[in-house]
This record gives sequence, C-alpha cells and structure tokens, in this order.
Amino acid sequence: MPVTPPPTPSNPTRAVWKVAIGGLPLPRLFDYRPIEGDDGAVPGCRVRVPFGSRERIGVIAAVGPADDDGADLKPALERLDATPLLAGELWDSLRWLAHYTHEPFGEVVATALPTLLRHGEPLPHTDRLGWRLSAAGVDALPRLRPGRPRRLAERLAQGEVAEDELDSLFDDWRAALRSLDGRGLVEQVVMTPATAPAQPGPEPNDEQRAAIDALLASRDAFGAFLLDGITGSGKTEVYLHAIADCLARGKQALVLVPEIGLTPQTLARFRARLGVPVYALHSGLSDGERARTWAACLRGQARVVVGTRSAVFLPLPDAGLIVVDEEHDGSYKQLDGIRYHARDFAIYRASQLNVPIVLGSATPSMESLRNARTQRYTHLHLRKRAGVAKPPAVRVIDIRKRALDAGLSNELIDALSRTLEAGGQALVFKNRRGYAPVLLCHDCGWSAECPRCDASMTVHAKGRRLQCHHCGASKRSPDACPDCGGLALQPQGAGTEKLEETLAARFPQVPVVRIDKGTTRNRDALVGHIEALGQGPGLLVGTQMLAKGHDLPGLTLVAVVGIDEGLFSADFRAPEKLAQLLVQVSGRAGRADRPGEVLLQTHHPEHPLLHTLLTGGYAQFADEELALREEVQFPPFAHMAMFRAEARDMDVANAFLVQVRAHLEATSPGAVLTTHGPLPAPMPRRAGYQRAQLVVSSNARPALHAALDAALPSIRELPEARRVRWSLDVDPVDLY
Ligand SMILES: Nc1ncnc2c1ncn2[C@@H]1O[C@H](COP(=O)(O)OP(=O)(O)OP(=O)(O)O)[C@@H](O)[C@H]1O
Ligand SMILES: [Zn+2]
Repeated sequence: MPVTPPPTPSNPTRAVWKVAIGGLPLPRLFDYRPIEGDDGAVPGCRVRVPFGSRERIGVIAAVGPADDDGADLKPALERLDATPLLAGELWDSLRWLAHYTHEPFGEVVATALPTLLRHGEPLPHTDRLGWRLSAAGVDALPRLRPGRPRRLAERLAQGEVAEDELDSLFDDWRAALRSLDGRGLVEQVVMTPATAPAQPGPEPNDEQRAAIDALLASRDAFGAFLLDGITGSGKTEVYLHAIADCLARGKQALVLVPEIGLTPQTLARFRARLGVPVYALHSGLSDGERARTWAACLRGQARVVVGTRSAVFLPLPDAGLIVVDEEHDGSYKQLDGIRYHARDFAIYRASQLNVPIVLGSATPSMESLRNARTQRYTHLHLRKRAGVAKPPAVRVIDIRKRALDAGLSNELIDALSRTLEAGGQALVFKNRRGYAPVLLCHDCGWSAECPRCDASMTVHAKGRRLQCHHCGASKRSPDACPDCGGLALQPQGAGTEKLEETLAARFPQVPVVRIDKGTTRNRDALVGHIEALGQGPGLLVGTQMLAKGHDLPGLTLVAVVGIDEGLFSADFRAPEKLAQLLVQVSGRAGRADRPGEVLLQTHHPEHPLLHTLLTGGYAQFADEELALREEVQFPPFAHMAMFRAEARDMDVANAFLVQVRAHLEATSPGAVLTTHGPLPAPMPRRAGYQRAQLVVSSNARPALHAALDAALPSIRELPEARRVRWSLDVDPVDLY
C-alpha cells in the first residue's frame, strides 16, 4: 500500500492541474492541486475532483501555473488514466472545435467521449475471449464424471470456443467453467476476430474507375473529394475500393452515414466485401457497446467503422481515409448542446490527420458544391447509373381543380394500378406523418391547436388521438367541438396514416406497408417493414425516411404528393432541402433492370423550382441556387451564426438579444458584420416558451469569429442572460 506523505502547505509556484469539466455552462477550466507524488499526469488523462458538494469526472486540459496564487486550491482525488485517453490529433481537433463553436472545452470533451468513459469507467477490454482445454484437461477428460463440466469439456476438446458462442451453446456455462478452471483443466485464449474472405464486387465502370484512381493517387495526404454521383451510380462501390486499399496499407477507415442509412443491410454489404470485422456506431447500441467500439478504435483493433454523426469523435491512431456518405444530409448537424456539423468536423480532422476525405452525394450541399467550384475540393462525377439501370422518367400531374381522394388524383391512382398489375411495386411519398394535419369543426371553424405551441395538433389513430409534432403533447380527440359543442369535427387533409388506409381499401389484394416515425422506431423495424413488402406487387407509403439510400429492386413507380407547402417556406435553405428530397426519393425508382417512373402531383406545376429540376436536374438547380445565394450574400457566400433565446415572455427574449447585438457592435466596431434581428422564430411559441433569434453574418469567417470572441465574455455576464435560455449556433442549418 502506498505511503501517504504528510500534508504539505501548497506551494504557490507549483504547477496545478487545469481540469475541463462537462455539464457546466462556464467556458473555463478549473484549477486543482495535483495528487501528491503524481508527476506523471499529462493533458488528456481523466481525473476525479471535488466540485461544490459533489465529485465530478474531468479531463486534465493543461498542467501549469494557477490562475491566482493557488493557495487554497482543493486537491484532485484520483487520476483515472495511466496514459491520456485523449491525445494527439483528436485532442487538438477537440480544442479547435471548442474554439470554433465557442463552447466550453469540458462540454466538447463530454460530447466526444462515450457515456461510460465520461462517467469515469475504465477503458473496456476489447479482446474477444475464449476457452480451450489445457494439457491437463485433455488427460483428465476420460475420467470426468458425467454432468455439465464434462459436457463443456467435451465441447472444448473439439477446439477453442469464444465466450459469446458459449452463451448460445450452454445455459450457465460459467459455473461449469469455474469448476474446470479450479482444477486447471481449461485456459483462456484471445480469439482472432471472425472473418470471412472478401467477396468480389462488380467490375467498376469507367467513371467509377476514374474516381477510384483519383482517390488512390492522393491517398498519402489530405485532400477533399466531392463524389457527385446520381442515385444508383455506384458511389458505395467507389468507397469500398478506396477502403480496401486503405486496409491493405494497414490503415483505419471511418465511414459516416446518415441516421437512417445505417441499416443491417449496409453493414452486411461492407462486411461481405471487405472481409474484416466492420464496427458500427449508432444510437441503437448500449453504452457498453459504444465504449467498446471507442476503445477498439483507440487501440487500433477496429480497422473499419461505419457510424452516424457521433462517430466523428472516434480516435483514429492509424487513420487512412474518411468517407462521408450523403454529405448533404441534415442529420449530420447536432441541433443542441455542442452544435457541431459532423461533415465539417470530419474535414477538419482529415486535414489534421493528413488523410483524404470523400464526401459523396447525388444532391451535394451548396457548401460542398461551392468548395468544389473554388477548387478547394476535387470534383468527381458519376453521371450514369451503374449496371443496367436507367434514370427514371419524371412526369408532373397538375391537380388544380381535380377531384382528389385522400389527396390522390385519379391519374395517380390509375398509375398505381397499372404498376401493380404489371407485378411492380410503388412508393407513395408524403412528408406528413399521422392521419391528418388538422382537426376542424365544420360548424364553427374551430381547429385543434397545441396549447403550448403555435401549431396545429396532428390527428393520429384514425382520429382518436391528437399529437403535437413540436413538443410531443398528446391527448384524446374531443367527441364534440370544445367551442360550439357541435358534432361536426372532421380531420382535414391526409397524412401517411390516412394514405395507408385509403390505399389498403383501394388495393386489398397487395401488401401496403407504411414507413414513418410512427411505425419505424429503429433501423431493424425499417428492414422488417421492407421485408414485409416482399418481392411481388405491393405499395410503400412513407415520409422522407424512405428517401435515403435503400435499394428496393422491385420499385418501379414513385409518386410524390403534398410537397406544395415546401415550395413556399420562409427558410432560405428550404428550396435546397426540397430539391434534395425530390431527387433522392425519385432515385428510389427503377434501380434494377425494370425502368422507373416518377409522378409529381402538385398544385403548382409552373413553380420555377420544379421546372428547373425537371428540365435541368439537380445540377442546374444548384447553379441557379448558388447564383441567388451569391447575389443576396447568404451561405455559402457568407458565414452565419445565430443567437437563439427563449423565455416565457417575448419581451424578455428580445431584451437579451438587443443587448447581444449592442455588444457585438460595440466590441467589433471595425468588423464587417451584418446583424438581422432580433426577430421572432418562424414558430414563435413552442412548448410554452416564446422564442426569438438574432442572425449575425459576415463574408469573412475570421471576422465573424473574432467578433464573437470579443463579445461573448460580456454577453455571458449580462443580467438579461440569466432571464432566458440562450444558445449560439455557428453555421446554423435550420433557421427556426
Ligand atoms: N460497376 C458496376 N456494375 C454493375 N453493378 C454495379 C456497379 N457498381 C454498382 N453496381 C450496383 O448498382 C447498385 C447501386 O450501387 P450503389 O449502392 O453503390 O450506388 P450509390 O450511388 O451508392 O446509390 P445511392 O443512390 O443509394 O447513394 C448496387 O446494387 C450495386 O451493386
Ligand atoms: Zn406543442
């Protein structure tokens, strides 16, 4: 047992531990007296420290002189890591991210670490352990009495078995094993990961070959590539070739995919083609699994990881390549806490790791397209579909003055029938879940509003329930109108639930499968639903969950209904999002040998966005959109940050933002900043709070950050700040 030296009065000149602690809104480090005799502490190690009346886990951010004389500093209690948990490139990149997002470093570290590690658990083991008979066990086996230990020994005599396999072979094998182990008859072994030989893929076509060659030619240094390839053009094949090359050189590859894109189907494809264990990281894993994947990356055992947004924080000591699939996808942006953008942080990390990064999409973001045009990224194109599939034909159905059934025109229903008769499958896309968006009283005009939000409540369960999609409030539908007492309450409009009901009644002979947040809580459910559809004729009804990267070979018709609201949104990014959605959902049609068809049902057939997409495709839409953004100096031509404030009272929220604006203007008089607001958020009241926002922009990123750096210390001290909930979002994606 170590001898505790007698307490010495703290020496003011001695170095202290400067600790980053998460969960605190304070952008500062906290000084602690080092543990006596512990000279090995270095930044990146976790420590347990007293904080107020509690203890917390923090990370040593620096070792250096105390902020004040350091005389009455509390001592740290325990160092948890022998060597830094966070080090090298990841450590430096997290420091950069804290600076870029203007958030406390402790909070950034807490976001980057898996929950168990954040709570002070030791780094979990990541070996796959197994058991075999020892030499003594081989000798003793014939003399063992019948029973569980003997049965286990007989199985181990055939060869070593991994613990996870034993779990499925024997109930309570651990007790039997203990009995054998006590007599020295078994020994533990580290199993090699289960692998299968890599299966060959299709021969790359010329465009794929050119993209692969471009990636391989610059595999030894940082370079950003935009792989701009239409849906079904074989982008994943290009990634797989680049990853295989990366593995062959003994390096690690990280693949980021959108939330809903990480299905067992995707993982199975990567596993089969690469022939090495492919680690997954997504929100469906337990805390233990997440910590193990993190540790396996840190130890270099994980060679390929496919993960959603938070996988961008994995340690990559042997990095060789980063891929961001569907780089335009909204799920890469974290909307609360540390508001990072996983794609953008991945690019920063690739530059620090000095490895190539590939951003792939059929509908690249305006940001990435502009970077490609200014030559910051290398622009790679895949302009034709891989294999034999052809791009689908798109047709507009003008529904002005037409009779509709649950929002579906006769023309569209006829097309569905024709598809089903020909043995095909069709997808009906509507971006509104629930039964109907509004419950209306036909007698007096009352409609069901959320009591806490400026929004209608959505009708669910065939009219029996009302639910607010903004705050989650839910209640039974009233039987009579609360205003006039009449019995003429009617659901208005149609959501996916109503569409499913209508289509099932029209086409009783085929399966009708609905996919939206209501039916599909997780990825496995999604795969289950798609399997339920089968191979024969059938209908899929769903929201944008269906737009992402699912290969449905039997799908020949995509019918898009109810996109009209999206044509007239206040958000400047709305046209970009709508164009991406339309192109992605259309891209689900005709991906195998049968040609695809897309029907767009709208009240606005002449809308410029639809016209451009139909005549010039996404590329022309992007040209026009970028020209417009440049003209009005919106991102990507300007850099934005948004202050949001919410309070019970709009005046209180506004008062804070007025002060924020004043401080920005006062502390950065020379900076070319534009401020816009305070203005009410597009939906001002949500969950009982009034919400306002202030947009700050500049066409020079450094000027924007310098202004924020200068003003934030005094903004945090404002008396008005204590009366609101506020946040700063650098590069906001949603202006809400
Ligand atoms: N060179 C090729 N020859 C034949 N088939 C190919 C080739 N490349 C890809 N494919 C097949 O074409 C289909 C689409 O390929 P892949 O999934 O890689 O495309 P993608 O561009 O990633 O698609 P998405 O539009 O979903 O992003 C897959 O079934 C794939 O196996
Ligand atoms: Zn609500």
